[in-house]
Amino acid sequence: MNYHYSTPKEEPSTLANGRLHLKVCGMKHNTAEIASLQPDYLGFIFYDKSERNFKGDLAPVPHKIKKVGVFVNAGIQTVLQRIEDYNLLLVQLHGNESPEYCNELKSKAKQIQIIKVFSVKDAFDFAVLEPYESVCDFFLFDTKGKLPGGNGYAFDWSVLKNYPSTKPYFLSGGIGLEDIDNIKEFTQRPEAKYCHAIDVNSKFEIEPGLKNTADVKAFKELLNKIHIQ
Ligand SMILES: O=C(O)c1ccccc1N[C@@H]1O[C@H](COP(=O)(O)O)[C@@H](O)[C@H]1O
Repeated sequence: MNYHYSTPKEEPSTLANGRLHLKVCGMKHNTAEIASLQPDYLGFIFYDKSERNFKGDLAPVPHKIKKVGVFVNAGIQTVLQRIEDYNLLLVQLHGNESPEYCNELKSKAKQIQIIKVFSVKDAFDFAVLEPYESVCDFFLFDTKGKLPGGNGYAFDWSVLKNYPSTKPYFLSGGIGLEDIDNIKEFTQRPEAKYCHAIDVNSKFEIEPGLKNTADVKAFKELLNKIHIQ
């Protein structure tokens, strides 16, 4: 690596503890059905250019499932309003939000956990993570594509072999049921140590925002069988 990045010394308390968590994102039409499968996180997209943009009333979600709001360069006031409207516990920042933005959000919504998204193509300069170390709780690695998110295809996860941080991260980008063996293989690698959760979205859809319940169920069962070191 040709940059300086001082690895934080503290081990985070949010590591996967032997299993990978599951986040099902882009919920819109069948939230209650997917909630009954008890994923760890359910994600709702608040971005009006997305086909999965969430509006209106939200079906009751058991407290155990953490609700994540996904935003793309939204104003802080808008984010705060959605946190209040939908009792969000985490926000996923999927645009070019700066460390200062994250800091301001943290100071105004102290209980909220922040997931900062980074889009990966063939290579990735991990130095960009450093200013976010102290202002967010998780990183999320998604595939760089035409859209800010929901592009539906994976990046080369071996890029993460240079992961210099101890911050837990979500692995995302076009992950489908057919990737379960790849995930299993990934968990054998040292870079998987800080992988907290697998994030799925468009590969589990019948149409945008309508998830395929049988596929999510099958994926969750297979994911639960993967034990990480
Ligand atoms: O899905 C969307 O429409 C979307 C729009 C704007 C920001 C993020 C969005 N989705 C997020 O993208 C990743 C990867 O999705 P996929 O598996 O490639 O479909 C996921 O975190 C979604 O939350």
